[in-house]
Amino acid sequence: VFLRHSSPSKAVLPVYTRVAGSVRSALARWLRQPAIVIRDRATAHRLLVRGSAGGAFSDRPPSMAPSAVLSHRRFHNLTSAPYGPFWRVTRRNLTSEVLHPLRLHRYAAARREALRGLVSDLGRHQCASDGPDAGGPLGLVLAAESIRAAMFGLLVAMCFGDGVDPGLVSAMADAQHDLVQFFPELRVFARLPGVARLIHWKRWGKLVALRRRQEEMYLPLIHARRGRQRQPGDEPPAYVDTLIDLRVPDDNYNNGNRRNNNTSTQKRTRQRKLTDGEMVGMCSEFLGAGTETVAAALQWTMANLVKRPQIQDSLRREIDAAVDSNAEEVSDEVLPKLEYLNAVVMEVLRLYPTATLVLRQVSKEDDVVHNGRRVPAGTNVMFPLESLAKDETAWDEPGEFRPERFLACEGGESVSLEAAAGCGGEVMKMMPFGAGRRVCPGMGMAMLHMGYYVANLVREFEWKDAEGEMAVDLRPHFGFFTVMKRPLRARLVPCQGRHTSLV
Ligand code: HEM
Repeated sequence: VFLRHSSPSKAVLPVYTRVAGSVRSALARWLRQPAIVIRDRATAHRLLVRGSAGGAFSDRPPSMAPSAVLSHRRFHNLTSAPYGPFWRVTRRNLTSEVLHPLRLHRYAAARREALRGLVSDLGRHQCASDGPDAGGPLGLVLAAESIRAAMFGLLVAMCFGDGVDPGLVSAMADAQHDLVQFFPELRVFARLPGVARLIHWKRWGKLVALRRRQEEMYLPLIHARRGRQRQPGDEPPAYVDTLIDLRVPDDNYNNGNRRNNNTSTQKRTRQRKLTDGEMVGMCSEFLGAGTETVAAALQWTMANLVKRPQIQDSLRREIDAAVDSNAEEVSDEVLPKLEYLNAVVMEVLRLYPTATLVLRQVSKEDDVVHNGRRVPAGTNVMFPLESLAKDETAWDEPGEFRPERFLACEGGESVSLEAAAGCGGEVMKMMPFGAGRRVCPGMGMAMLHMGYYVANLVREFEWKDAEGEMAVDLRPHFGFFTVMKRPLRARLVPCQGRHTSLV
């Protein structure tokens, strides 16, 4: 900054330019991290799940996630935590409690409540746009906002329990959305965070204010849960309850003891409770990861069904054949029988992966070999999910939307997402939820939520396209998440004989 803004005399200008140039390029070299990009799924499978890295390829580059930045790299959530004891304990807590596939049925009432809200919201907007003063095209509804609000409300119930005030839920949704929109600007804090805080002090101030807003909303809810008497057979545990009970390794104490080389205490690791900062970071992660991704994937699904009415009709026929016409909803138990629904969801996840990139950083312990050469520690490795999904060695006509490719009865293949998690020894054909030890722990819940809401939304309404400028546009916007460039709008026509006991 000094070199650029001072005004040296003409005599020293050439020397100044050379010095400034070499300082700049030395800085750039130091700041630039070596990086490689992997675009084929066989290499991705080998590096992330088995092969040369032995599945231990488990660290991400220094995170720019708000929790990591704000905690001065003390990592207040699991996405940004380095592979190690804290990550292991917090991840096990999430996967063995709230997200465990066999425990997800406990939140069926919350899912149904969110569905009721969503259907009545869509119905209300559809009626309003049909009204005499509406002025807009007939029945055209901005579905994107209703879907996002419903998903957020559901995740709040799973995180903090029932009964959070609806006004507070909507303020929390706004705050979360503002934070996610702000993610790309946090890139500057990934390296040299101390210096970056001084240079980008306005951004830093905004980030601190956003987190303070979250703390003001989350902490009273957390404290209320802490003070509550829990009874066996109560409502299902909220995520916060599991965090309140959790004990994590106390690294400050344990590392200190190890340094003192005290053999009697070496084996003893002290445990501690989570701090308020960590609790807020983890709740924010749960709400953000569980809402933005699923809401985006639901929009991609409904948008493709709008553009492909035959696929939508086939799906509705499959659902109507499996569900009694008087049933209030397509329930969780019916979903595994709906093969075509599963094929549609899989095709959306393949062709429109909502996470843009999977990132890893080679750590010292990893012995990574790529194309016969060792990859040095510190190298960033990127797996762009969109290119992996279009790998021609895995799929015929990979750019086409064809759910039938997942139907065994149509000569399609049974593709398991579990291969990416390292189970079953199968070939990994797609990895929309990432792969290896850091694979998304919310995969089971995301698949359940997608199946449940797509099935019910197709059963309640016919989803039709608008004309002209308002027509559904399938172009993506690549940001932190890959979302629809223009949020989903569609004409909704209530299905014959429904409308419904849900509303
Ligand atoms: C369609 C929905 C979803 C998609 C496409 C998705 C995708 C991903 C991807 C690609 C990763 C990175 C994995 C890797 O690095 O290998 C990830 C990580 C993560 N996801 Fe998801 N996700 C979804 C839903 C959810 C849900 C519902 C939750 C929980 C409420 C969740 C929580 C997380 C967490 C905590 C991580 C970090 C895991 C770790 O670092 O160990 N996700 N997700």
